Amino acid sequence: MAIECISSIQSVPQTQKNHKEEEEPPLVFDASLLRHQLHLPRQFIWPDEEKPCMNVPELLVPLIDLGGFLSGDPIATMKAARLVGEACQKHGFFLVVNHGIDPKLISHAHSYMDDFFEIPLSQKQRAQRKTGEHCGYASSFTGRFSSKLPWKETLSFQYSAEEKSSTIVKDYLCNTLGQEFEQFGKVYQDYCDSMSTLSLGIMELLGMSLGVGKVFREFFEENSSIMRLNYYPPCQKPDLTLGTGPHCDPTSLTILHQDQVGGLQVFVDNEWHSISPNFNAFVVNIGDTFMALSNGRYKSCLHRAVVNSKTTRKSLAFFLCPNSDKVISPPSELVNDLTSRVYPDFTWPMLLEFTQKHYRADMNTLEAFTNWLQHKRN
Ligand SMILES: C=C1C[C@]23C[C@H]1CC[C@H]2[C@]1(C)CCC[C@@](C)(C(=O)O)[C@H]1[C@@H]3C(=O)O
Ligand SMILES: O=C(O)CCC(=O)C(=O)O
Ligand SMILES: [Fe+2]
Repeated sequence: MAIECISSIQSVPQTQKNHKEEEEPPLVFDASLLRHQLHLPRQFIWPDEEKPCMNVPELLVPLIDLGGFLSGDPIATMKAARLVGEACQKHGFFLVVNHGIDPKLISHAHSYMDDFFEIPLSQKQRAQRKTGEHCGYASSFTGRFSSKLPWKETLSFQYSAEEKSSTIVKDYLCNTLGQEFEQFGKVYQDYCDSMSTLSLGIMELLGMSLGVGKVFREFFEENSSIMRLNYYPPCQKPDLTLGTGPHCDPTSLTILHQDQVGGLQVFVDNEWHSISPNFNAFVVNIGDTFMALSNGRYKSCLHRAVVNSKTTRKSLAFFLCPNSDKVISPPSELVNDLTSRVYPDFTWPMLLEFTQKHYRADMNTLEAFTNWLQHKRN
């Protein structure tokens, strides 16, 4: 990423940068060039307390076999629900195998990422993310943040499980990138359909683990989710920057497939741990919205992504989100005299707008959002 238009670098608080109020033009970085420059631009250098440590211990995450559950075996289902619940009581991360997703589809989804991220920047910018919106192409979120820029490019798009929106992903990608991306669009449409199905199964297990049956599965039946392709080019100084900064996902559930390079780190027991790549497994974690739905019983987990100097790393992240009209409010079984309401009612579009226009999602997003809501209501 070469800086094509350098502007004076302002250190601004990590809220969203609003160019309308500021004179400077947005920075543009080209991933194919910056990696060859000797020094990193200051915007990419993270504060000492957030710089990555590379040799972290591996987190031994339970591999939860979904085969029995998906074939309707009641004993295997109870075991899977118990393991999911135990993982969520600990740190909110778990791995699922025998998930029923075609490995060829996973391989295609990974290889098609190269077809997009390796085209010239000017072509990628056909899908340029607009200020305040979450869909589209973003390179290091230049123009959005002024410091602590992540060393990554992303392409994000909306998914809907509603029957009437059954080609929303393919249509968006083809209409935005051109008809030559039709196969590209089909692969990610199929991939998102598979992710939605898997998410509902996991939501069923989460509901069982909390003693509320299928209420969460039904809540997300017609989900309106976000698919994100994360592309982390090699970096000449990987110990000075981050691919994705420390955060809890503001969404409900994340199903992530990482390639074989490695770089996902999770903060558990006051220490960063790595989650080793496993092609046959999806990494699953709950997000802030599910933490609110569970009335705080399960916690969303702090995690980040580090980069390396040798090879590009890719990850596919499906962020399960409820339909826009759903109110985030825990089932009555999870609210009682001992555990009164922890978070106020809200809708996902409200929290999404907060992260896109007012606050850079980190480890305190839900608390900041709650304060922001109360401030607005007073
Ligand atoms: C709703 C979302 C906002 C982010 C993408 C999804 C879920 C994760 C969020 C994010 C990855 C958390 C770290 C900061 C962020 C800006 C990023 O590095 O991409 C976040 C995403 C976003 O706001 O675009
Ligand atoms: O790329 C990864 O491994 C993690 C990315 C992530 O946490 C995210 O996109 O929310
Ligand atoms: Fe994340």
